[in-house]
Amino acid sequence: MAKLRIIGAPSDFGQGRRGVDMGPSAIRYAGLSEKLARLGHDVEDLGNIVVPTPEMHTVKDEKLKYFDEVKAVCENLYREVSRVMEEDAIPIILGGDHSISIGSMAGIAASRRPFGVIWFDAHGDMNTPETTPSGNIHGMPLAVNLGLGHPELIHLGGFAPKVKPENVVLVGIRSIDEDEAKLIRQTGIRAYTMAEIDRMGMAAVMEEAIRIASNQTEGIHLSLDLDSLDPTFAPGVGTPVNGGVTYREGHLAMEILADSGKIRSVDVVEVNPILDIHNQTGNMAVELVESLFGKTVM
Ligand SMILES: NC(=[NH2+])NCCC[C@H](N)C(=O)O
Ligand SMILES: [Mn+2]
Ligand SMILES: [Mn+2]
Repeated sequence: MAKLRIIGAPSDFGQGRRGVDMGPSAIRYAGLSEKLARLGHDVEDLGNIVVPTPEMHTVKDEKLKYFDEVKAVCENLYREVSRVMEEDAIPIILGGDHSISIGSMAGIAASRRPFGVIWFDAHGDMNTPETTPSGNIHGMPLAVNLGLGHPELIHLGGFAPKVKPENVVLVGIRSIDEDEAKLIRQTGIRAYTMAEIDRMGMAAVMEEAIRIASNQTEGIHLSLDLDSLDPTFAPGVGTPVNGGVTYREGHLAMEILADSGKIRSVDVVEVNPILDIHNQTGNMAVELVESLFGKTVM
C-alpha cells in the first residue's frame, strides 16, 4: 500500500490550445481516486493549485509565451509538491500542459535526494528560448529541469539543476525539432525513439530505462505526457503525432515500472477534454496510472 496524493495543476499557459486546463477535471471524472483506492492504496485528493485566469493574460515574449504565468503556476506547484514529498507520500500531479513539470520536479528535487526521470512523450521537450520554433514553454520543461533555458525557470525553488543527465530517459519520441535534437545529443540523455521501441520491444526499453534512471538515485519520477500514446488511444491532446505507443505497450511499460517498485512521483499531462472523444484520453490516463500502481489482470 502506498500513500498517494493527487494534486491538480489546471494550467494551459505552456501552449497555444485552450482546454488542457480542464485536464484535472477529466482525469478525476474518469475515477482516478476511487480506482486507486480500490487497489488498496491510501489516496487523498488535495485539490487544485491556484492558477491565473487565462482570459486575463496576453503574450509578452514570443520566445517564452506566458512566462510570468507559467512561472507563477510552477512556484505554487513546487510548494505543494515539496510538502507532499516531506510526508513521504507519492504525489500524482495532474496537468495541465507539460510546462507544469518545471514546478513538480522542483518540488520533488527540494529534498535534495537524487532521483531519475522517465519522460514518456512523443516530443523531447528539450527546447530553450533560443531553439524553440513555437515559443511554447511546454516544449521546454525537460531542458529546464536539466539546467538549460531561462535562469528564473531553471532556479525555481532556489537551486539547479533538478536532475542529472545520466539519470534522464526519454521514451516514445517521434517529433523532435532540429536544434532540439542537437541539445538532446549534447546533454547525453538516453532517448528511445519509436523506432527503437519497435525493434527492441517495450519490455527491453523499459528495463534499460529503469536501470538508467535508478543508477545511484533513490527513486524514479515518471512524467507521462498522454501524447506519447498513439492518437488512436489518446486523441484528446493538443499536439498529437501518429505512430505512437500502443494501448498494450503503454500498459506493459506501466506494469514494468510498478514491478520495479521505484516510482516516487508522477505527472500526468496534456489531457485536453475539448479535443477528446467522450473522455477517451482521460480514461486512458486513469487506466495507465492504475497499472503503474499495481493493477494486474489477476
Ligand atoms: N509537451 C508537449 N506536448 N510538447 C510539444 C512540443 C512541441 C514542439 N517541440 C515545441 O517546442 O513547440
Ligand atoms: Mn511533453
Ligand atoms: Mn508531448
